[in-house]
Amino acid sequence: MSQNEVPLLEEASPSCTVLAASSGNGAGVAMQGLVGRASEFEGEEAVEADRSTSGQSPQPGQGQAPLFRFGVITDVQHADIPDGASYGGTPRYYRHSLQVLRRAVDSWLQSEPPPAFAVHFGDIVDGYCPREQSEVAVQAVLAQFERLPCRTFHMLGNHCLYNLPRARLNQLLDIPGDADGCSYYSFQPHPRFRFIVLDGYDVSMLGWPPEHPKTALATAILATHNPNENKNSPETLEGPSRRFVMFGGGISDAQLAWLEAELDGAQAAGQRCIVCCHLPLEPASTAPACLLWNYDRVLAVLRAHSCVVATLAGHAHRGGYARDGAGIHHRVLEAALECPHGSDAYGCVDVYADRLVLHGTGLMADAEMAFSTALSQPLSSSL
Ligand SMILES: Nc1ccn([C@@H]2O[C@H](COP(=O)(O)OP(=O)(O)OC[C@H](O)CO)[C@@H](O)[C@H]2O)c(=O)n1
Repeated sequence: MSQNEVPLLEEASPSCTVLAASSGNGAGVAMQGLVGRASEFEGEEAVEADRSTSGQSPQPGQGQAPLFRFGVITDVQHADIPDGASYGGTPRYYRHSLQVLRRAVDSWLQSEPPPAFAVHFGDIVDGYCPREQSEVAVQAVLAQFERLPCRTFHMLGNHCLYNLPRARLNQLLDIPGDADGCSYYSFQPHPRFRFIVLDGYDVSMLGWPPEHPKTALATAILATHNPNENKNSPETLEGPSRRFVMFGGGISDAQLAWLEAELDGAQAAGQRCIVCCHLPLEPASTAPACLLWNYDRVLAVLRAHSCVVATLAGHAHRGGYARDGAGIHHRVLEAALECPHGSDAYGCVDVYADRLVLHGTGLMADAEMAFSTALSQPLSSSL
């Protein structure tokens, strides 16, 4: 077993491994198409937004045990500080979010079947957490996940990067990043399913040293697309162009090539893929300011692979859902941080051969996301 392969499940998934990405050292970093070509991002593709999801007729999976179950929660964004609010005035409950997680773990511990793993979709700590208390805040969150007998998979969010260095985050969150500090990887919890975790802040003004080529590239992208003095502000930007804010980020050409190779591998192995990213990927599923900078390029790659069944994201705090023209489900999950005292937002996803069923608790809405069991040709690779 290589250092990038970590066993996850002994019985249920003999082939379960965690595979880290391997990319370059950051020199000559590339991200095609985002500097100096603003106009190409203005055309939004038509997508089918369907909150009722697609499973209307009696389904083969119903009444059967799932192949496996996993727990989901996002944007715990914990800090040991009094309640506050977002920039736009939405209340945020920095201490209570830890209680939401505690109740999530309690419920997963009682769940039958038990979750094979849990996923936190990023922003483990809030940017208002005093820097010197950041590790304590992260450890408090991790202590809850450590009550589970299974592994938790993490990804980086903007608030993680406000508080702690990339390398330290990768260490604390057990993210198998590459030598450059990138944080994308995949894992296979079942022989028929591959999870691909993207690093949405691969190209970003957050988390890289000022002299890093990725900082330079991100600075150029924002200079090209966001005329505001405060680069965190999407003011004056319209539609999907609102995504060009400093609290967003994008995926380098190297990560995109890795994603393509992962999907090729999954397709060849007859596996279904679920793509996870802190930043949402589908415009119809979220507020435009929350989108990944180069979501369009990522979607083109996903839609060219019929093995992709769903994307799951956090960051927007409000839940969202859309099914695109290629049949991929896109679910943005509700944040633990914005649950008023005593309320919850977490869930568990049952995975069947032909569907994902999200059982939400509290503010996290249920979802049923059906897909064909046949690995067909993609509907289109250029939607
Ligand atoms: N118009 C804005 C919006 C935000 N900011 C500043 O940007 C930083 C990040 O914002 P924040 O809302 O905390 O980011 P989250 O990841 O928690 O949430 C993402 C979506 O906004 C959820 O809807 C922060 O410093 C804000 O003050 C800004 O300057 N101008």
